[in-house]
Amino acid sequence: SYVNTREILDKASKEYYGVAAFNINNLEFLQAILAGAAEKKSPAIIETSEGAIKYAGMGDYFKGARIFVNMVKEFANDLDIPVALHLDHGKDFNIIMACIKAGYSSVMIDASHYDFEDNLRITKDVARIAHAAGVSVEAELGQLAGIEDNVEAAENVLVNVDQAEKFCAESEIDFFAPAIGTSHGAFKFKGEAKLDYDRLKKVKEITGKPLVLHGASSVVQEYVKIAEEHGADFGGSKGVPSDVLKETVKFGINKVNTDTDLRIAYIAGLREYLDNDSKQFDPRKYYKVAMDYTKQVVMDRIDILGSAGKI
Ligand SMILES: O=C(COP(=O)(O)O)NO
Ligand SMILES: [Ca+2]
Ligand code: NA
Ligand SMILES: [Zn+2]
Repeated sequence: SYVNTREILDKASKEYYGVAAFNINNLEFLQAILAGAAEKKSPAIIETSEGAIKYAGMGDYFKGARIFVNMVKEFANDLDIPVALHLDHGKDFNIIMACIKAGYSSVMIDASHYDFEDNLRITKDVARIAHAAGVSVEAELGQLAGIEDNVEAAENVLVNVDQAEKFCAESEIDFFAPAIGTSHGAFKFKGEAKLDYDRLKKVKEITGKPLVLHGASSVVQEYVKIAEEHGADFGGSKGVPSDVLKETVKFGINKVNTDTDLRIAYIAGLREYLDNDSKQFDPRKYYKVAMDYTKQVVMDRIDILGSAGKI
């Protein structure tokens, strides 16, 4: 069934498990994610960036938002697991409004690159409008190094715990993303993967909100290797190890944003297939291994985060 994201995350927060939020840009990733979540009897959060919405709508983001809502609802209505659709890293007010209008379950207003007061003001505005339409809201404090869709952050800015208390109390958001040392993409750490668990524990205690971990992909080396055996160059790639991920769930992370892991599994399967079958030109065939590997990563993430059977 198609549900509000808050429903999935309030339960996860109460029972201290994680639910992956998987990014999609097309039909094939959606099919692989829902197949894996259904097999694991796990809730599923599907999320799209602003770029994905423009991509699907060929520049028309109202159309793109409706395409994703209709695709997800078509599948969700026939599934026994709860499925939500979320706007990831919403920055453009027009796109946030388009998603609310189209029927997204939730939207992220990411104003974390503004100063605290502006972030709080913008977030309160979006929360008021989203809640009037029954849509739940995510917001962020702190910054992840690297590129966030269309905003370049120089280096990591970890969440300030006192600011988090005021932000969550006054903004009326439903779930909250504290930056604790991760970054987006496949090259997250130079050395050891170190996250600020102490800050995370404090934020959980003080806010009591479902929490979101951005930049949470593990960059699974099994698939990096397959991709590299077939021509990819992902040298130096490093993600959040699964034992570190489990620690963050133990300390209160509930929504675990996963984009890069699916991209690597998919390209590994696609490269492997194309190297092995020079005669194939049916996309339903040459995407098959890519979708199987992506489904496998989805199921492995669900096992690591503990959301299997939580429906
Ligand atoms: O935070 C993410 C995804 O992060 P990854 O690049 O680690 O998959 N989306 O908002
Ligand atoms: Ca941000
Ligand atoms: Na998000
Ligand atoms: Zn993110």
